[in-house]
Amino acid sequence: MSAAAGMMGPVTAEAAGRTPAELAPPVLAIRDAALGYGDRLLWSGLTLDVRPGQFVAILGPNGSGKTSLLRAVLGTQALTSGSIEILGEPVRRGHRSVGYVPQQHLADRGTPLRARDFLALGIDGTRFGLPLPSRDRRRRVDAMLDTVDARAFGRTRIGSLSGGEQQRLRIGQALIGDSRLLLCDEPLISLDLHQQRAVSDLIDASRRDHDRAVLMITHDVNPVLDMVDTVVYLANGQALVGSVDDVFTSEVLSDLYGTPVEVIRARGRIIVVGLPDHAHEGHEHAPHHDGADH
Ligand SMILES: Nc1ncnc2c1ncn2[C@@H]1O[C@H](COP(=O)(O)OP(=O)(O)OP(=O)(O)O)[C@@H](O)[C@H]1O
Repeated sequence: MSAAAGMMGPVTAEAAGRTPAELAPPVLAIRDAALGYGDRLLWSGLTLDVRPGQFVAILGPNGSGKTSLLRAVLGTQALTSGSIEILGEPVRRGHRSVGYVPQQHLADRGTPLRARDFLALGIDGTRFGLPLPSRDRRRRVDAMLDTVDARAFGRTRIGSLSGGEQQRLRIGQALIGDSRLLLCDEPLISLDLHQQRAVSDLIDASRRDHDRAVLMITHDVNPVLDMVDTVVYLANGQALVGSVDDVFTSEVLSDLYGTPVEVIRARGRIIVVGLPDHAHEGHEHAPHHDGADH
């Protein structure tokens, strides 16, 4: 199979022998999409269906257009060509069925918002119409504080919380609404291993228990290997779509990068060796012979 030949196309639920729930119409349908800025094309040829409960990992080197893809799905960035539909409607900004966990950045230390008020913004903060009655609202916030293990700091100002604590709240804010599609931009970055596990388990539970579809940009596929249905790999102007086994082969990645790349599987992990210098971001990679990581 050739990466240059384009792509493995949308992985259909039927082909993967999925359950009836997963045979539902796609939450997200991307058709022959391309995205660039001015004369610079970041990627093209992206066609993807994402159904309820499916988990899609977006990978690729720095600057390959991963965040731009999420922005296109959020409706804040226009495609150069192609189309995106969410629940059968053309994408638009502020869709209430879309939850978003932005790239991690620490809240200002002086931010006066308390953790529980930050979570509550996910319920009605950006919505029109009547807010939920305050008792229901309080109940939902309490339940989400428990889910993200944040009850102990519910009344603390978010600016004085650690990066990991803030990240759990960000995910709680995205999960507390009724979203059908969750977009996460590197939610595991700068978290310790224990927190990485906790955050990925939370996201996994939300798709299993609530049939949410998840699109996650991740720096390394390994922490989410057991959740991923589909990989979108952006590199060299191309958009490769397939299962982990389809995409992570020496042949496919060598073809994509136009240079020999070796994919090694060791102790259940995927290690990519020989990536071009500019493309190291996005993978666990083997150490140099001098022992240093490249
Ligand atoms: N609004 C914009 N106008 C022009 N160029 C942009 C704009 N937004 C992003 N870019 C450029 O497009 C390229 C892709 O950016 P993007 O943030 O989508 O990449 P990425 O794959 O998410 O990168 P990283 O892994 O570093 O987060 C970058 O070179 C970036 O500078």
